[in-house]
Formats: sequence, C-alpha cells, structure tokens
Amino acid sequence: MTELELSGITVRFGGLTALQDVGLAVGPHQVHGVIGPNGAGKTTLFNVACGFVQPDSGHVVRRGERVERLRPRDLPGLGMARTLQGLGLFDRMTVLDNVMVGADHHARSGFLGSLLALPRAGADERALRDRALRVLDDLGVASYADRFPPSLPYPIRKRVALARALVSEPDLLLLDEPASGLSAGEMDELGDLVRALTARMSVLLVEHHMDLVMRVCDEITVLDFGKVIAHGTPDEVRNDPAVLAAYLGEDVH
Ligand SMILES: Nc1ncnc2c1ncn2[C@@H]1O[C@H](COP(=O)(O)OP(=O)(O)OP(=O)(O)O)[C@@H](O)[C@H]1O
Repeated sequence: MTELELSGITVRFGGLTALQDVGLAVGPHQVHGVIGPNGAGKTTLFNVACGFVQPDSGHVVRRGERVERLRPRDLPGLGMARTLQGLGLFDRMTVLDNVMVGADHHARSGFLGSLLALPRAGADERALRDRALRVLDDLGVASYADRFPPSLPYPIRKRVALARALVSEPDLLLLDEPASGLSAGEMDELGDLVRALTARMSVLLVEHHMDLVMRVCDEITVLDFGKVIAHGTPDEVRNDPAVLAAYLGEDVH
C-alpha cells in the first residue's frame, strides 16, 4: 500500500492552471522527489499534499483512504509532518520549546489537562521534553536547546525546523526545499540524514537542487508547466529527453 497518493490533481489560480491532472505515489520507506523548472508547480503540489491548497479536482489518498478536504491541522492525526521553506520558528521561544510545539498532539492530557493541573500533564510534559531533546540530539543540535532561533545560523535553524517536524514521530514527512541556503557540505549531510530517515518513514521531497534529488530519491516526478513530464528512478529521469529539454536554459545546480 502507498503511504501517499496524489491523484488527478488540478489546481487553478484564476485563469492560470498551476497543476493539471498530476499524480504521484509515495511508497513505504521511500524518498519521492518532485522537481521541475521555476514555476513548474512544485510548491503548489506540496501545498496540496499538506492541505494549504485545495485542488479543483483530484484527491489525496493516505494509506488507501481518501482524505476529504485535507487541512494542515489534520496532518498530525494522519501521521504526517512537514517543514516549510520559511522555517516558521517562533523567535521568542527557545529551540526546545519550538520543537515541543511540533508534538503537542502527543501530550495526551493536552491543554485542558494543563489547565486543570491534572497529574498526567506534568508527566506528559516531561516525556515530550525528553523526546524533543532526543530528536535535537539525533540531528546534532541539542546543544542549542536553550537558545532562541534568531541568534542561530541558518543551517542550525533548518535542523531545528526539521526536529520540530520529526518530534511528532510521523511516518510520512513532507519537505519543501530543505536544501535552500545550505552549502555543498551541509547539503551532503542533509542527504545522508534524509536517507537515514527512510528506516522510519517515507519522504516527499520538493527540491531545486538536482544533485541532492538524484542522490537521495528512490523515485522522481518531474513537473513542467503544471504537468508531469517524466517519472522514474533518478537514472531514468536524468536521461529523459523531455526532462533535458525542460531544463534547457535553466540554471541547474
Ligand atoms: N497563490 C497563487 N496565486 C496565483 N498564481 C499562483 C499562486 N501560487 C502559484 N501560482 C502560479 O502557479 C504556477 C506554479 O507555481 P509554483 O510556485 O507551484 O511553482 P514552483 O515549481 O514551485 O516554482 P519555483 O521553483 O519558482 O518555486 C506559477 O505560474 C505561479 O506563478
């Protein structure tokens, strides 16, 4: 069974068709990449997958079940998490608190429990704190737990944003341009990290940087002008004439 299927997705913005009848399927423990030249529709597709954009037609299927009107708030309940291009970290919260925010649905007694000071709330808070620290540690950034995001270099903030997505223990992770702003070395590390994540989850990766995509993806879907122009393994896609033509004149990284 696929972890995520996007099928027949069409999105129009006024007169512009950003996506037309686009489909892809992310298999278990796979990294599925979405690439394409500027304006191809990658971000729009990502936004459909995480519920920011409702498609005009087509549907989102999670583990064989159609999800009606997916919203970003539904993601944790569906075992999904995402990172965003704009990181979205809270400047006035510590790194640790930022990560804990990503998992609040895990704290069973929740807001009401905290309000009523139920004994469970304290235990949940501690468990959540431990888990957040563990994820930060896994990503090599636990030493920044008490810092505030604006004081940290961009690559560190990116890891914190990833930690926040991972702390909810998703089995499907949606990554939007995770390599933007990273050096070549940092990008290599990111590639290793994403590959390592496949032991626990599937990943949908929307990314500009061709070399990263080619290195980490099991399957790739290539978009151009809102349509799928190629699909296959990195080797198949790399040599596809339609892909080469679409990227002609593009600044390929
Ligand atoms: N909210 C919106 N309103 C109107 N048009 C939009 C909107 N979002 C995207 N578009 C248009 O839809 C098309 C696809 O855009 P999208 O951002 O999905 O492409 P992309 O492949 O992510 O591009 P890039 O690589 O430049 O980020 C573009 O022509 C874009 O101008």
